[in-house]
Amino acid sequence: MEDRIISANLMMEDQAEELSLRPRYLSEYIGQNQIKENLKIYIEAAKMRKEALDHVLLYGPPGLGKTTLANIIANELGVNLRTTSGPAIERPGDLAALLTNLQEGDVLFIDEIHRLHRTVEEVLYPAMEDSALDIMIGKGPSARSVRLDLPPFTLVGATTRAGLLSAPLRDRFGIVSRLEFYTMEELSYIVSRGADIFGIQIIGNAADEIALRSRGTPRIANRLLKRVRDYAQVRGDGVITEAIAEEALQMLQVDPKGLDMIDHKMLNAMITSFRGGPVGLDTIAATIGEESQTIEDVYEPYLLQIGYLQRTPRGRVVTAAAYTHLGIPYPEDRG
Ligand SMILES: Nc1ncnc2c1ncn2[C@@H]1O[C@H](COP(=O)(O)OP(=O)(O)OP(=O)(O)O)[C@@H](O)[C@H]1O
Ligand SMILES: [Mg+2]
Repeated sequence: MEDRIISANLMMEDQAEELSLRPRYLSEYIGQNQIKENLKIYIEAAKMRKEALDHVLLYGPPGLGKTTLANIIANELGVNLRTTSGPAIERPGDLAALLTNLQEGDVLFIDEIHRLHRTVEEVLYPAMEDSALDIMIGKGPSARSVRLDLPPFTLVGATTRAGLLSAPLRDRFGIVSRLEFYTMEELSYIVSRGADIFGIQIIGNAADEIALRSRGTPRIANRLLKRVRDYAQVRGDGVITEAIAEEALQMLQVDPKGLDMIDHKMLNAMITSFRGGPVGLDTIAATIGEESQTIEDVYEPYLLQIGYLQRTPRGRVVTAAAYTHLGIPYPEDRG
């Protein structure tokens, strides 16, 4: 899975470019208009009152811009950003150390917040609610709890799996935003912006060709752009034309809907072995030799989004649209 060109997950090769391509202010952040509009108001209000912004939870599939938004929030507020992640905070003391080092109004960004240890999570509750830290002093019968005041701060949590968040944690976020897949137009704009930053020319409908295959995901759009850029340099004169883009994308085995070999394998297996479903997630996973979790988090969201898969109580079903896309006749008895 890791070397899928259309994997939405962050890969080694993305890291350098993520820095240069990553928008730093709301005005550079394309799409997610509702979220942007809300944040703009909340941020401005917090600045006017000279208060910390309310805690923000960002959730949605990988590569849609959660980390980017966390950085933008700190930039727009004009405060420091401290970044950590759920699994990186091993003990309550680690979190206490992070919290006591914050300055007034700072943003603490916890990525993969659904993976926080329970004991660590409990330290967060009073911190989020009352800007306070409860620490235990001593052991046994003489142990007592002491409350320390923290500077007001903003917690930004990000997760691809909001469903795994405990209710008490979720309830402590005042602003909860779900990131959506991007439209074709937005992705095309992101591709053009990326080309600008790389200093390469992209002409005709080439940006649209790349956008079409990006699975609604900026990270994939940027990655495809880089591969097409390489192709344009070696096979052309560096300019990304529509023809160059098409050839390069074909070579990468990404079809015009952004599906790759693994999507094809999965849909084909469901059609040939299970008459298109319904079929359980674990069965699909076993059939194509992938983990259920990976299918659920990485492959499936986009297929559901474009209406190629449907979730039913009895399992996943391949839709007529997917049959059409694959060029397989839809069984007549399925209506
Ligand atoms: N709205 C946007 N406009 C332009 N580029 C964007 C936007 N959102 C994301 N990107 C680009 O996509 C890349 C991936 O975004 P980001 O790392 O924020 O995703 P993420 O949601 O945090 O993913 P993950 O779940 O894997 O942590 C960024 O480096 C940036 O270049
Ligand atoms: Mg991220």
